[in-house]
Amino acid sequence: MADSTSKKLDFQLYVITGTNYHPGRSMIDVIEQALIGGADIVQLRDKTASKQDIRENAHKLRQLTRRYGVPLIINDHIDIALEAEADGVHLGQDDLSLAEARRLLGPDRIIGISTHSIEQGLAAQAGGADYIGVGPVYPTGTKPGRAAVTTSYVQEAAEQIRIPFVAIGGITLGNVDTVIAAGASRVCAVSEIVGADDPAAVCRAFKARLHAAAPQRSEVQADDFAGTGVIVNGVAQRTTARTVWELICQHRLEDRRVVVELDGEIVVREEWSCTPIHEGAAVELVHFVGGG
Ligand SMILES: Cc1ncc(COP(=O)(O)OP(=O)(O)O)c(N)n1
Ligand SMILES: Cc1nc(C(=O)O)sc1CCOP(=O)(O)O
Ligand SMILES: [Mg+2]
Repeated sequence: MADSTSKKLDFQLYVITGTNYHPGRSMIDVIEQALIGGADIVQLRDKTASKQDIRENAHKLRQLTRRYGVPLIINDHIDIALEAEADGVHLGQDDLSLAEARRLLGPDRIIGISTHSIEQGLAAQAGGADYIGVGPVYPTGTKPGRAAVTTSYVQEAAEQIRIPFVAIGGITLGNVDTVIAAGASRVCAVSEIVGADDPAAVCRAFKARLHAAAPQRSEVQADDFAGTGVIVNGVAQRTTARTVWELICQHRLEDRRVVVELDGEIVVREEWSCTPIHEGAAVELVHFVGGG
């Protein structure tokens, strides 16, 4: 079955596969780098591969995303999503209808819908979408020929949409602050992440920007989740952080030199994003002030 907690849709950074952007590197390695950097949700999107190859990649990504406790969404193919036990599907305006997709997938799986105007966004929300894509915010080579909706639609979505919405299309580290300023608290990227030499570093940078804009999101998240009881540097507290990396972000230490000890064991930086925070965890966050 799909992972039971996935419907919480507690994400800030959404990464989509794009194998044409990383010739010579395996899709699984690149996406694992994105997960190490803090990507919160992964979509398998492949518009050119055979259905059999997409199916095989879906199974591989299912194993990988499970290891990181991150939801997996399949673009376009409901049958593959069901077979690979993905958490949901993403559908566009010209794909299968939302109503039919819901009938096939049932109430528990995630359905995301692409929207390109506030009318489409409100319709998807009324139709029972779990999240919507808002884009393309900027022109993008990943979806050539599609007119940009600009940050005006991001602003409208922030004002009127009550389900999670994710800004997508041409989003880079160079413009993400503008997208966030327009009202996005979730962003999605393909080329900027999977085409990077260091996808983990790019994801970390995206997460730092998203967190800086909305730190309260990580501190007070789902209404039904009071947080995990932990002891940080000797102080008992509750945290919504699911991983060491999220805890570091909540303590605003993402740009600092930090050594992390969890239950007496050092956690190396490469493992921060995939090391879960458990109830009763004793965490020491030692950061170095100044040079030398
Ligand atoms: C998160 C997200 N938003 C939008 C899309 C685009 O979906 P669609 O319009 O169906 O186009 P294709 O991706 O199928 O080319 C998406 N995949 N994900
Ligand atoms: C797949 C997709 N859908 C979009 C939409 O607006 O519906 S924009 C897009 C491509 C996003 O890729 P990049 O981050 O490389 O621009
Ligand atoms: Mg589609």
